[in-house]
Amino acid sequence: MADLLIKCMAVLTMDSEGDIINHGEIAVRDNLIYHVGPSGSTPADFKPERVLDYPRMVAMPGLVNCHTHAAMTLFRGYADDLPLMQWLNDKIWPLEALLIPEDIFQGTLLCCAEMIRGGTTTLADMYVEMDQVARAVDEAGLRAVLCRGMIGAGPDGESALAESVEFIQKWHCSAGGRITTMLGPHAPYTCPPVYLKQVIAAAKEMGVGIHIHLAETVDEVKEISDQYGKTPVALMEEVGLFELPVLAAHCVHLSDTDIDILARRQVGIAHNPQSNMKLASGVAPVSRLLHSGALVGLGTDGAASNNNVDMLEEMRTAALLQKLHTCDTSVLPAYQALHMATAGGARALGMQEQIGRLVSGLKADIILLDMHQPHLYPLFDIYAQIVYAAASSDVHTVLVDGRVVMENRRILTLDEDVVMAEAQRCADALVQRSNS
Ligand SMILES: N[C@@H](CCSC[C@H]1O[C@@H](n2cnc3c(=O)[nH]cnc32)[C@H](O)[C@@H]1O)C(=O)O
Ligand SMILES: [Zn+2]
Repeated sequence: MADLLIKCMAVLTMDSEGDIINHGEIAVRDNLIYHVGPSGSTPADFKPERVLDYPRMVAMPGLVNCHTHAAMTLFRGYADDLPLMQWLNDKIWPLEALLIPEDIFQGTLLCCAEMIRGGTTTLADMYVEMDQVARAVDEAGLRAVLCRGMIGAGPDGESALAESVEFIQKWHCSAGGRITTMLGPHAPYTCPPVYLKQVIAAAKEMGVGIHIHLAETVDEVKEISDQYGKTPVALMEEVGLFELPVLAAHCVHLSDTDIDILARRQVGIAHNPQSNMKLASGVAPVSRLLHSGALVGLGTDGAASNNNVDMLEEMRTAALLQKLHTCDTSVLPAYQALHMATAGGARALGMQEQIGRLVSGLKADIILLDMHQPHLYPLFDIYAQIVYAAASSDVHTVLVDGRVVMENRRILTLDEDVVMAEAQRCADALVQRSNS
């Protein structure tokens, strides 16, 4: 890949709060960040083949979406305003049973297009037909941590695990390293301890982590407590799940002991405020988790419970919701919210040495935000401006793994018109199948 130099108004490295480089530049060599510093500081032997000279833009790390079901963009607006178990049992799962591989591929491509437009460069996805998801992610040029979601209770548990193992063998560290994999037991209420123990053994053998939904609703906590006499988090601790790197989505309903366990075990937590609000699941104790030293990243969850995958919006929601919920304006200030969507998310995925910050040696996953717009003037505090005022449509240019995947709001890896038309076609045919 060509050596590239990005020159901009400011670089937010997200390495620390004070690390804003005004009139900064980033040298990109192959898929890595070669140098970051003030204008003119790049070593003279670096001869870029291209210079992206954008004096009105801010460069920052690509956003990390820690919990998605990408292909669920196909269900956007199909079933709204229902509680979680009713939404899953009556609407989503019956429709998912009719999905064909082509639907998953097209739905994921649609999601990838939306993500690129919104500045997301990495997603942690749990779904089915993961070969299709991986193909789509590869084609879009994004980075992803993928797992096949497994429902362990019932007849399909064994085959789901076998499929997962096959998927990991085929795709782990593929697409030039952009795709890695995990095992994805869906949740404590769909995966009993005996099944989780099998999953844990397989994960240890293959050297991969676990992605799970955890402590999402009051109903889940009640069901698990009635059945096992402990909280979902305590049950996972007892089963041995946290001996592995774990990415736990939601973590809304937690006891003080649960918070201690999650922090001590350095579990990656994917906070999904909009999904939690829309499904009326509750408010995750994010500021308490962060205080305890827990690793919290941000996610959108699927587009059927959000209903978009807009990480800038999610960031703002996260900050506002914590303030409202705790009646404390000081919690989750702008920098911390932005950190959760970048470096913090990378840490939650165990990828802090690869992505999430703009420092030399890390992967060149970089976004440029166009600050020259009425809603972004005047400029006092860049973090506050991005978290509280910016929109995903301000994302101008996106690099993933050193490759420009969007420039001047044109996606270079996908034909968006075709992607949208195919998604509509698949969604229409799917709903037709469900009605016949
Ligand atoms: N149903 C799949 C396995 C799970 S994939 C991930 C699952 O999570 C579901 N899902 C999406 N959002 C949520 C959520 O917020 N909580 C729990 N499950 C969810 C989603 O619909 C999908 O079924 C099978 O056939 O084997
Ligand atoms: Zn989910």
